[in-house]
Amino acid sequence: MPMTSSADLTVDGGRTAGVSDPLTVTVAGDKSVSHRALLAALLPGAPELLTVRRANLGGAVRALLPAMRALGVAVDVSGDTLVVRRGAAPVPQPVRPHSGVVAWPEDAPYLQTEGSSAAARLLLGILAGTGLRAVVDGDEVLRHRPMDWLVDPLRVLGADIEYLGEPGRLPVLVAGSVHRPGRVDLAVGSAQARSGVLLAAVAAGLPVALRHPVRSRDHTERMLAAFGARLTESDGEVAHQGGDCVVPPVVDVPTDPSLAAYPVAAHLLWGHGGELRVPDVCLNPTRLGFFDVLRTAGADISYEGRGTTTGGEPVGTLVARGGLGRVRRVRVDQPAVLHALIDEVPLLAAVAATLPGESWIGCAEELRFKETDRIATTAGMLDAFGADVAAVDDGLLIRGGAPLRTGEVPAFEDHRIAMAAATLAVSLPGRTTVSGGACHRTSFPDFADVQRAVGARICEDTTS
Ligand SMILES: O=C(O)C1=C[C@@H](OP(=O)(O)O)[C@@H](O)[C@H](O)C1
Ligand SMILES: C=C(OP(=O)(O)O)C(=O)O
Repeated sequence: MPMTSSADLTVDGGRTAGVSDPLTVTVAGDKSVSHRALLAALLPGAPELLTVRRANLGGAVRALLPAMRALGVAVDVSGDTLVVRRGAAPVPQPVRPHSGVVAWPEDAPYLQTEGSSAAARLLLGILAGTGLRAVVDGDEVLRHRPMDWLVDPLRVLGADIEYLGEPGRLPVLVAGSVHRPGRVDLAVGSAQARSGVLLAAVAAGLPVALRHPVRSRDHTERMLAAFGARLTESDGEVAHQGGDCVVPPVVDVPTDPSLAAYPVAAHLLWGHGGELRVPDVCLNPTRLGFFDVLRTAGADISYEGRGTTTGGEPVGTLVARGGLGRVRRVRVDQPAVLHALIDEVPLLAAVAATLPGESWIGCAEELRFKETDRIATTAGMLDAFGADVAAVDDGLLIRGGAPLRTGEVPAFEDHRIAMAAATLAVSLPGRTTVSGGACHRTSFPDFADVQRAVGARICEDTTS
C-alpha cells in the first residue's frame, strides 16, 4: 500500500446556496484518449507536428512526457494543448534504482512512466510495433502491476521483450518488434493490454487477430480506425488486416466521463432538484457504465449527442436531473458493464452506501491490480464512513441503510478512492477529512474547483 504523501482534502457537507439552475460545468479532457493521442505521435504514420487539444494534464498523462522526450519527441504544454514534435534531440531520464537489476542496458533509452499503467502498457505496445529499443519502467507501485497480460501476446507475435527484474513486471527491455502474423488470446478484459497489442500490430503493419474475453473501452480501435487503419471486429475478436494509417495533425480530446461522474454524483446525492449539464463529454458506450447503471436503477440521466472527434469518439452533453429518490439499489453483474465503469467502482460503491437496498458490484477481479487493490481500498474507505460493506474476491456487496458518519477517511494514495470519498462526504452533515486526498491530481487536477462549481464546500489542506 503506498504511503500517504499528498495533502488532505477537507469537505463540509451540504450544498452552497445560490447555485444556478440549470448549471453547466466544464470538466477536463479524457485521460485514456489523451494517452492514446500523445502516443499516436510515435506511430509511423504520424505528422512531424501533432497538436493534442483539451488534453487531460493530470499526473498520469504527464508521466508520459519525459518518456517521449527521451525518445526524441519534444512535447510543449500550453494550457491544455500539447504540441508534439518528432525529431528533437533525446532528453535522457534518470534511472530509478531497482534491487533486482544489476546492469541496465546501456544502448537503450530508459523510459520511466511513474505510476501510470496505461502510459507503460500503451508505450510498451508502440515500442514492440516500431522496433524502438528501450527500457520501460515505473514507480515502486507500478513495478508490482502485471505486464505479462500484454507481454505474453506480444511475444507470441515475435516481439523480443525481456523482464529485467521480476518476471511479469516492470522494468522490461523491448529489444525487437512483433513480426509474426497470427491470432492471439488475451487472458484479461484490460483495455490497456488489448490496446498495447493493437498499437504494436498497427505500428508494425502486421496482420493480427486478437481474441478478448470482454469488450472493454475501445478508444484505441476507434482512434486507429479514424486514422485509416484496417480494423475489423466480430464477436469477441478484433483484427488488424495489415497496412498503414495516417495520423491527422490535430486530435481533439473529449471530456472525461469518468471525471464527469463526480459532479454528477454530487448533484444526484444532494437531490435538490435542478439540472446539471456537462458538455463535450465522451459518449463512447464503453465508458458510460456509471451513468447507465444509475439510469437503469431510476436516476434521471440523459445524453444529448452532438458529433464525433477526429479521434473517432462520439461527444455530446451529459444531463443529470433531480436526485436518487427513485433509486433503491445498483447492480453490476456483467463483465462488459463492469469494464464500462471500471474506474468508477469506488464512486458507485459510495453512492450505493446511501441507497436503502442491497447493492452488488461484481465481475471486478481486475480491480485487485490497480494502483491499490481497489476492492479492498473501496471497502476500507466506505468502512471509515460506517457503511455496511463486504469485499469478496471479485466484488463488493453494499447493504444500504447503515447510518453514515463523517470524520477522517483514508484515500490510500489512490485518486479514485480520494475523489469517491470526497464526493460522498459532500452529501453528509459535518466535516470529513480525506487523508491524502490531494492525490486526485493523478487524473483530475481541478477536482475541488469543479466540485465547488456545483456547490460543494471542499478545500485542500495546504498546511501539510
Ligand atoms: O485503457 C486505458 O486507458 C485504461 C483502461 C483501464 O485499465 P485496464 O486496462 O487495466 O482495465 C482503466 O482502469 C484505466 O484507468 C485506463
Ligand atoms: C487505474 C487507473 O489508471 P492506470 O491503470 O493507468 O494506472 C485509473 O486511472 O483509475
